[in-house]
Amino acid sequence: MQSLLAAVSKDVDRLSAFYSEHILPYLARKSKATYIAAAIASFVTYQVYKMSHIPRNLRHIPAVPYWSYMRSVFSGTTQDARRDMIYSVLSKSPNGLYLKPSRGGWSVGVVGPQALRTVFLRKGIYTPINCIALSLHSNPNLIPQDDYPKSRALVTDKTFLVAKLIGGQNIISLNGSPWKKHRMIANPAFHRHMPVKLFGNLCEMMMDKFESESDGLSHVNVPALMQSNVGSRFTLDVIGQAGFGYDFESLENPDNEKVHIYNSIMEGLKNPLFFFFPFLERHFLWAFPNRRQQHENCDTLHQLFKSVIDNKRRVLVEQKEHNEDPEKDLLTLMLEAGEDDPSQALSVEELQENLTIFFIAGHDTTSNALSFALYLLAMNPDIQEKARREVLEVIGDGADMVHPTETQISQLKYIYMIMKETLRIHPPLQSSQLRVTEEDTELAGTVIPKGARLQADIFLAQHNPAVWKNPEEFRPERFAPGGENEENAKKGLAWAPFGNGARQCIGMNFSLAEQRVVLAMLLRKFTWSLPENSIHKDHLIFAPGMGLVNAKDLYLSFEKRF
Ligand code: HEM
Repeated sequence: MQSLLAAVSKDVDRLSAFYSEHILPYLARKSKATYIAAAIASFVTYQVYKMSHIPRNLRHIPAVPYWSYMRSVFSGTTQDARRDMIYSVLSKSPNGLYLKPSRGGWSVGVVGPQALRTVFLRKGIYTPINCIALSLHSNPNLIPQDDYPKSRALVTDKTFLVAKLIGGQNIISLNGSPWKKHRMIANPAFHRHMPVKLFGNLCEMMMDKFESESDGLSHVNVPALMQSNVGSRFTLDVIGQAGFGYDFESLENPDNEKVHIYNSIMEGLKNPLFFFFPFLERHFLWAFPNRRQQHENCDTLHQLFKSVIDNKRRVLVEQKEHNEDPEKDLLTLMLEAGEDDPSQALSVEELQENLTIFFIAGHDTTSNALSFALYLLAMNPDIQEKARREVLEVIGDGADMVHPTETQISQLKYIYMIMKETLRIHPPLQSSQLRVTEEDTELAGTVIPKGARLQADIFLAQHNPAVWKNPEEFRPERFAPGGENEENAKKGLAWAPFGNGARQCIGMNFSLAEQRVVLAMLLRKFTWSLPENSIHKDHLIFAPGMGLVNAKDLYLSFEKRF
């Protein structure tokens, strides 16, 4: 993350250097170029002003102070540090709505449980002020639209890195019936037996690598197992093999070019400069060589996915020739869509975009979740021991390597509670994708004008002291039957690490099964703790950046049980 901070400050330095080297001299010379430089300067100033300025129709919603918020972002502090600032604003907002600076403007942060449920569920409990919305919904000939569809502004304009990477024709970006088509095609791959054998095999391989790459494990401090290193390589190989029938070989080969390319793009996406001021990327990309390189890396990654698709087509033809009929993985389902009904076929562009989505959504989220669980178990040895007892009861003890079965992982009830509590305290995605209102609406008693952007604040909702008792305390029992979580469900939506409603994470069960296998295998083989000198002694410290959160330099000390 140091490199991200360095990149941001390099970009800011570059901008100010550019201003003083090119713009100021021109201003002094009063030539034709003077006017161009002045125009650029005014344009940049105007854009920043526009972004800091709260639109008139949103001013009734309490807002975080723009400059303090931005100072906090650019000084490298994390969401944790901004939490107090936001909760102080939320104290003036009984329904848990507030305004925050967001990509290229302001958006409404949704924290309150009632409002959160409304935003995620297709038909909310709010009343559309404009009755056109109601009449549309009651007309059976019209396809029901999401009340809060995803904002497409950022995924369709490919001058932005995020749009270039993700695109607008895929399961995560589309709305309405085009989205439904993609979801229906992918659904069967996630609603059947989970590939626990594959999880077990790769987890064993990961543990071997973990040992060999860290010179043995006894009392050795090693980088957080799951994060950005071996764990991320493990989850990447899982999604490659389970989803696409393709081996990225990232466990085998850590210096894999694909992994480097991917990491460089992810670093680019976390850069707050381009996140908050997208006009820089649209109009001044030429001034940021690092960013241009990330755009080029995106093209390389897409080429890789095209070759994965071509390879799969070849394999499918061969299988047909040999009358083989193996279980269809996600990519096979996407390639075969439309065989009976051509209107359901996916274009090459759609295929490649979906592959990118599953590649991104399918691995770092899970490896970070596992990393956070390992940290919380290191901090709470009694809970770790209780979890281990459950594993040993279900799978048995011994020095041999055992891969849990699907039935066994379904019996790991306490581990399941630990995972849910981990995802409450440290949701890998701190907020949802942006939504946009298509009509004037009322959300939990607040008027939201047409065109406003909203974002479910998953992290804040799951730490809301008005909803959760001692929210910073790690207590898996909250998720026991009849526990606090069930009580909270009566208030609305209080736990949503995977979102909710029709757009809920399609990979939720896949990820939860994967996490259960890994935790069970690790608990059986190791005990672990936080090293004496850890920076995370009081609480987990996050690396700065937008979107997907990573713990900063997290090391854990593992010891073999046998
Ligand atoms: C701990 C792991 C994971 C977390 C915390 C997570 C979180 C989320 C969240 C919060 C959303 C909803 C976003 C929104 O509504 O704005 C989402 C959607 C999605 N996730 Fe996950 N995810 C995880 C794992 C996975 C995996 C393993 C896959 C695929 C293999 C996946 C694929 C997707 C897809 C395709 C969507 C979009 C679904 C749609 O719009 O229909 N995710 N995820």
